[in-house]
This record gives sequence, C-alpha cells and structure tokens, in this order.
Amino acid sequence: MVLCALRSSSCCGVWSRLLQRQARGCVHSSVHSFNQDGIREKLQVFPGGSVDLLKQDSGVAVLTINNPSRMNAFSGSMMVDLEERVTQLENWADGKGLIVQGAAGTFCSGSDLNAVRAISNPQDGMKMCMFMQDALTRLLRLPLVSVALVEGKALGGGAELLTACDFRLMTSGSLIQFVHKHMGLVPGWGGAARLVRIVGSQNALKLLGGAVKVDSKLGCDIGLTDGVLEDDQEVTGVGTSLQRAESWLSRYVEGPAPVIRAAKRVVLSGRELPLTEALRMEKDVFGTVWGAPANLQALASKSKHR
Ligand SMILES: CCCC(=O)SCCNC(=O)CCNC(=O)[C@H](O)C(C)(C)COP(=O)(O)OP(=O)(O)OC[C@H]1O[C@@H](n2cnc3c(N)ncnc32)[C@H](O)[C@@H]1OP(=O)(O)O
Repeated sequence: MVLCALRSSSCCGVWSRLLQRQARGCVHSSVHSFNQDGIREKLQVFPGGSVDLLKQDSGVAVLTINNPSRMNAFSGSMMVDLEERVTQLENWADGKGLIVQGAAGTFCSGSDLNAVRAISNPQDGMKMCMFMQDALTRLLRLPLVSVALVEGKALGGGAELLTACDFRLMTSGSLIQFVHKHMGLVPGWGGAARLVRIVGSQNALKLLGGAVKVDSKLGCDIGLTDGVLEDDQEVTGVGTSLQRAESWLSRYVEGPAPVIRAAKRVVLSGRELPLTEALRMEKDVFGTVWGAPANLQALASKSKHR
C-alpha cells in the first residue's frame, strides 16, 4: 500500500447556522426555499439500482452504490436512497468509520443519463443539484472518518461523490475523471467546491478544464488520492479491495467512538469555519471528551507513548 501525503484544507461558513440547517436535515432548505419532498417525489419516478448500507459491529459502515448494469450510475431513486442512508448514519451513535464503494468492481459513472435527459429543464435540474449538494454535504460532515474506495471508473457525479469523503483510496488501474466539460456541464453536486479544498484551485482547474484522466499516480501527486491498493499482494497484504480498505482505515478508527468522532468534529470545524468560531467549537468538543471515560481510563493506566 502506498501512502500519499496528507493535505490540509480550509473553508468558511457560519457554523451555528450550518448546524441548525444540518439538524433540520437540509443544507439548502432555508437558503433557497427548497422543498425536499417535491424533488424527492420527482426523483422517485426514475427507479433502478439502490444505495445499500451495512453497519458493522466494528463501528465501520460500508455504503455501496449498486447499479452495476449502468456502471453504478445514480438513478433518481438512488439519489433518494443516498439521502436516507446519510440520515441513518447521522443517527448512528456508535459509528466511527465509513467506506463508500461501488458494486461489482467499479465506482460510479455519475448521474443516470436517462434521468438527466428527462429532467433537463432548468427548474428540475436546480432541484436535483440542491438535493445532491445537501446529501453530499451531510455525508462529508458525518462524525465518521470516511474513505472512498475507487475501483474501476469514477466519472462525473461519481468523481464528485468521492470528494465528499475524508480520504480516497484507488486500486491500480482505476480512474477518476470529472467528465462534466464533455457533457457541457460543470460539477453541481458540490464537487468543485470540495475539489478546490482537496487539491487547490490550480489543480482543480486543470482537472475540470481539461477533464483530465486521473490515475492512481497522478491522484497521489496532486493529493487527491491518499493511498493505492496495488495488485502486488506483498505490498498491500491479502484480501479483497474492501478488506484492504478496511485495514487501511483501521488505524484511524481504532479507539473509543466518542474520541474518534470528536477528532472528526474538530477537523471539520477547522476546515469549515473561520478561526475564532473553529476555536470555540474545538473548546466545546474538547469539553465532551475531557474527564469522560476514555480520558479517565488513560489517566488511571498512566499510559506512556513510547
Ligand atoms: C452533475 C452530475 C454530472 C454527471 O454525472 S453526467 C454523467 C457523466 N457520466 C457519463 O457520461 C458516463 C457515460 N458512460 C460512459 O462513458 C461509459 O458507459 C463508461 C462508464 C466509461 C463504461 O464504458 P464501458 O465499460 O465500455 O461500458 P458501457 O458503455 O457498455 O456501459 C455499460 C452500460 O452502462 C450504461 N451506463 C454507463 N454509464 C451510464 C450513465 N451515466 N447513465 C446511464 N447509463 C450508463 C451504458 O449505457 C451501458 O448500458 P447498455 O448495456 O448499453 O444498456
């Protein structure tokens, strides 16, 4: 397994407002008078595939984009599925980690072009865009350490989806491509905003403006990819790609859930908030772990960190 340099990122926003909106379950609802139910009904008209969630006792859940006959493209009902799975994960108090993968050896080929054609009018397009921005923003904000496992192809909205995870692993031979330019589009699921924070504006412009094919080497070079699962088992260890991704993630989710979740929260606020608000949030989160069982246990055991 090849580890790439970890990148830091920054962002902006008013946390309390964001949290209020998050608590109401929708990032856009109070900004654009966005009626989620309306678009949900519309999206359900385009069925096919599913988004499956497996919550494991280890505290690591697996979210699978499952529409293999269309290279895991997102049908309308899968968009609704995704939002519902995110709600389930928001309510999973014991969770620590999340792996997002595609079924049958490929990641996701973006939105289902049949659905896209059917809702190509501006009003429906905007609603779909806001619905997916909301779902993916909430996915990124989960108090779980998340990693996208990219096998095969991640195209268009599929490439946007992987930017909504904390980390990205690629298998050798896999490919990420923001193909939007070739579709006469730009990202609309929040993928551009997140990409800039991950790889910087220069690289983001190259990836979007050139619709560049990102293999695992380029992904590592620009900081989009955090690790490569090589075919050579001596390098990566045995098991399926999913097992190897779980093994990669294990070092970041080992330990008590409240501590891992707190770590994600302080990093998230550092990334999304102006410094003063991030410091206030860090204090509040610190208050939840200080003197809590894991802290008291560590103090009692006089642990050394040699
Ligand atoms: C804001 C969101 C923006 C977006 O996401 S726009 C959508 C961007 N994605 C695309 O344009 C992907 C288009 N598809 C492709 O380029 C190729 O199908 C792809 C993924 C490279 C796979 O190529 P191949 O391995 O040669 O396989 P194939 O072309 O025979 O595909 C197998 C079956 O899957 C279907 N498929 C693939 N991507 C799809 C999509 N996005 N929507 C709907 N159907 C899709 C494809 O039509 C084919 O179906 P069928 O066997 O012909 O019935």
